[in-house]
Amino acid sequence: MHALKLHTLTLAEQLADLAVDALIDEADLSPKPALVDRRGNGAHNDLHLGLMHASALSLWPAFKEMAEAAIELGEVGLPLREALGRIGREGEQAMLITTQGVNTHRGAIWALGLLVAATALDPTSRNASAVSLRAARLALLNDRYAPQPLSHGVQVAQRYGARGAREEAQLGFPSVLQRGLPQLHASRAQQHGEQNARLDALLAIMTQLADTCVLYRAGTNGLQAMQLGAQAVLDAGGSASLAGRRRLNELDQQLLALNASPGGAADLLAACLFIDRIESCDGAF
Ligand SMILES: CC(C)(COP(=O)(O)OP(=O)(O)OC[C@H]1O[C@@H](n2cnc3c(N)ncnc32)[C@H](O[C@H]2O[C@H](COP(=O)(O)OP(=O)(O)OP(=O)(O)O)[C@@H](O)[C@H]2O)[C@@H]1O)[C@@H](O)C(=O)NCCC(=O)NCCS
Ligand SMILES: Nc1ncnc2[nH]cnc12
Repeated sequence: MHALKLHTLTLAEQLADLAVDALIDEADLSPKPALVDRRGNGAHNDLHLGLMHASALSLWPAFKEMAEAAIELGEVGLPLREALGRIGREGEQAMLITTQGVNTHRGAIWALGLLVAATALDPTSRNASAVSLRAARLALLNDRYAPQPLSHGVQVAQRYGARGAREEAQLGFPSVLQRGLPQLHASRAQQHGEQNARLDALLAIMTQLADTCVLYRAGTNGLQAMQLGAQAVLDAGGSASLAGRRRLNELDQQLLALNASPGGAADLLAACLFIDRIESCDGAF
């Protein structure tokens, strides 16, 4: 008889699995306002759900390598920050090859990459605030090899003073810790169902976020529509209520009319789902 050979996943492989799962769960969640989901392409003409899935899967090796770098280097410091920058840029290239040049997950590589590395640094200390504090300390370090492209985020920073993804990470992901996660837990506690709880978490993130994707495409009017509209859904009872669903549909229509896609909020929902999983596992991930 042949012995069955089981491959036990390494910590780095488990963390890469969780990061990719979080991206796939975010993409599949429906109905998200103006974002790609199971219903369609939202405000995007170059994206679709299959591409979001393929993009998420293409990032698995990068997340695994980021976790391995954290395990090997063992502490928050410039060597790890610069290793993450290099691996992140390679991950972006893999993503762009998979999507034929469409930016699907740039912000997610940044947020989840930092969180994966922060978890790998000390998997015994995995509550949301400890992990995001380590991620913030990494984000505060200056990667000497980072190119300085005139990204949409940089253009929005020049135009409106919003600092976007970089600042969100440097502050320890306040949109996730103070908005998304508490709402996810509250909606679950009210038995709203997992999909509605996740939608509510996304909306809670949208109520406060300076999403540079929305600002770039639709300016401050778009950002205000996103923030107020998301708050209106939650005030009406959230995604599980009939009144909340009506408001959610209105928000979807309004953002589509403005061509405003909250891609930054979507990435932060993935970060929120990742932290939620990390926190809720007591043994191996
Ligand atoms: C530090 C970086 C995050 C670079 O930041 P920067 O702001 O300079 O660059 P952007 O290219 O604008 O990317 C930032 C992406 O972050 C998401 N985001 C936006 N606002 C926020 C926010 N307030 N908080 C957190 N995250 C936010 C967002 O990603 C999503 O949107 C993407 C689509 O955006 P865009 O390309 O603008 O797309 P479209 O509008 O559709 O384009 P058009 O069709 O109109 O042409 C999508 O990918 C989502 O992911 C922002 O895009 C960091 O990326 C960096 O320095 N990277 C270098 C490598 C590195 O160091 N990596 C570290 C690994 S840990
Ligand atoms: N579901 C989604 N739709 C559009 N852009 C995104 N960026 C990250 N997730 C996204």
